[in-house]
Amino acid sequence: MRLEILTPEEMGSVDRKAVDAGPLDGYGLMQNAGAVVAAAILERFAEAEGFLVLCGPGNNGGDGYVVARLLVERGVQVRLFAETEPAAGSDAARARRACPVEPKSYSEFEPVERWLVVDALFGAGLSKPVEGREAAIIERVRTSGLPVVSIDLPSGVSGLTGKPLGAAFQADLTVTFFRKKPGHVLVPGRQMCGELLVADIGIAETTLNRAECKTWENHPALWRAALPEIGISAHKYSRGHVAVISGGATSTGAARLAARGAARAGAGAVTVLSPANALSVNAMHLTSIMLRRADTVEELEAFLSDRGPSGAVLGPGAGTGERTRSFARSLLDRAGAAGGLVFDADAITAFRGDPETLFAMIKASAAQVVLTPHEGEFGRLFPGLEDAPEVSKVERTREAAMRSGAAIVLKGPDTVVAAPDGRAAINVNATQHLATAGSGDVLSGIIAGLMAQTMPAFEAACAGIWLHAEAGRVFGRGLIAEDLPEMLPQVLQSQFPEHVR
Ligand SMILES: NC(=O)C1=CN([C@@H]2O[C@H](COP(=O)(O)OP(=O)(O)OC[C@H]3O[C@@H](n4cnc5c(N)ncnc54)[C@H](OP(=O)(O)O)[C@@H]3O)[C@@H](O)[C@H]2O)[C@H](O)CC1
Ligand SMILES: [K+]
Repeated sequence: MRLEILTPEEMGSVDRKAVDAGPLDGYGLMQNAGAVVAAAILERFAEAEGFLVLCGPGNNGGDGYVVARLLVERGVQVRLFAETEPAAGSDAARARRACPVEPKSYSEFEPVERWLVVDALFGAGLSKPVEGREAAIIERVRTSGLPVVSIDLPSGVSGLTGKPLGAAFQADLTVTFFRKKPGHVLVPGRQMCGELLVADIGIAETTLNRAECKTWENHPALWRAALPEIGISAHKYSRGHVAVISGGATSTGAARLAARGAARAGAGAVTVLSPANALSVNAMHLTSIMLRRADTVEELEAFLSDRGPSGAVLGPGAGTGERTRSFARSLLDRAGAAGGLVFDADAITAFRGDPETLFAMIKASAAQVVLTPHEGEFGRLFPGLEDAPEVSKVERTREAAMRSGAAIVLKGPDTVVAAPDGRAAINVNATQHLATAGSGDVLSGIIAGLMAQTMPAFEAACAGIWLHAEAGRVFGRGLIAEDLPEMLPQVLQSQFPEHVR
């Protein structure tokens, strides 16, 4: 599977390496790019009665001239609109000369019913907000309702961030080349692409140095090999033991959701550590999951010494006060070399005034740590890395992982997972039904459940995100958080049959 995601800059360097290696030069790649786009258009939009091709000044426009020529050669009607001549001597200028259709200016653009728009204004080279005449034409196309096929990217969408820079097309189909770019998978770019086709244009696979790739689309192929195997001689503790810290009497549900997630993710034993005032409410709702009192650090540490859990979840419903901070310190201090810790929700917010202390403890700890913030929590822990129009979610998450020493799961419709060593994965199987109370608590339990079975932090986070999203996707409408753990057996058994021996 081709899961690598290349920034526009990385793609440019692959492009140059491909041209250096030959046999295709830049013009040859452009011919192939135009050919795959024209073929995709003719296959998917056979009923279109004509084509309005919009060409920008760079090589994206160059691809557009090739598409226009190939469509004319197929005997269909084509009108072409361009405002700026490509730079003299460029591949785009050569493609422009080879195109038999004389361009009209943008001001002459008129939508035609049952025709299709080919968007070749800007691709990887988008360098500033789309305004003025290009923005006007994008608006005219939008109001016309005509279908749009975008070459490489919907013009106006940044290939790096997936965010629109000024006006941008909403495409029905986007054809990109060789590999996806972050802008195709991060939102809102992902939705603005419409259907996405990744086409081969003759760049050899060997052009890509896979060892240098640090960003992938999250998919089981990325972590399947690291999924825990259950041997026939397994016993409950050898399958991993997860401790989940519960909040007080009126906020215990979150811990139980996390506990259930950990158990369904395969941990052989799960213990909820509860304040004394919440023991009876927890006891009433737990059956296979164990329960133990822990109001104080001493009680927590006694449990850690007695039972040596291999994973823990701190944060869901835990409160943002000193108990949570001191439990975090203790877990980081006492966790054995194989310990996997997930700090979520309140365990993140509890350190908002002093994130550097948390990061220093994480870096000094033998534990593997995963932090699972949503955007609000992320902002509290990583000042200066908040969302901004020209910044990529991948780079923000990567920077946060390096700063903190933990694997970071920055949640959202395009959850990004990053490791301190620079690896990052963008998740794409989420569903809107996951936006429900308690969903994040289950996720933290699933990740801890996988880490407790010795799955490394980055892989466990990627697997946890994917399984959680898949459970939500399969369940669909009407989902509440309690349903997520209960969907995991079906997802695991259908996707990973070899792991249920
Ligand atoms: N292997 C491949 O992926 C191949 C890709 N091809 C195609 O090439 C483009 C990238 O081409 P490039 O020339 O680098 O860039 P663009 O065509 O996207 O745009 C650059 C020109 O557009 C101007 N620009 C950028 N943003 C704006 C804006 N908002 N308003 C007005 N003008 C804008 C930019 O101007 P500068 O001032 O920044 O210089 C340039 O003039 C890639 O996307 C593919 O479609 C190859 O054809 C085949 C191989
Ligand atoms: K485009």
